[in-house]
Amino acid sequence: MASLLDEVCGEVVERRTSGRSRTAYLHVNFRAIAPLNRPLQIEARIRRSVGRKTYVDATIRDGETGLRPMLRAST
Ligand SMILES: CCCCCCCC(=O)SCCNC(=O)CCNC(=O)[C@H](O)C(C)(C)COP(=O)(O)OP(=O)(O)OC[C@H]1O[C@@H](n2cnc3c(N)ncnc32)[C@H](O)[C@@H]1OP(=O)(O)O
Repeated sequence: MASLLDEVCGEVVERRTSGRSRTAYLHVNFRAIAPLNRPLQIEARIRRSVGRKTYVDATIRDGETGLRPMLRAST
């Protein structure tokens, strides 16, 4: 799950900024158990950019219910 969040955050930064990027840190809150064999909904958005640093927030929700996030990440 954490790798998934890292990947999606990196993808958003790659698409929205010029040049290559690397994750400096990844903070993950595991707020609820993620279900198996169900679709997941993953969202990531850029919170702010300062110089060459980009801060990203991401969530994973149950893809069927879309209820409150099971995981939240910031990078
Ligand atoms: C399609 C795309 C998918 C992409 C998937 C993405 C998943 C990945 O990124 S996988 C790679 C995982 N990441 C890595 O391997 C990164 C390894 N680390 C590095 O390369 C370096 O440590 C790196 C680039 C993060 C920082 O290096 P460098 O720029 O030389 O550091 P430095 O000059 O000391 O710091 C620059 C700034 O970043 C800050 N900083 C550095 N490391 C961190 C950190 N871990 N946490 C918070 N801030 C940090 C510093 O405080 C400094 O801030 P300021 O400019 O305000 O003083």
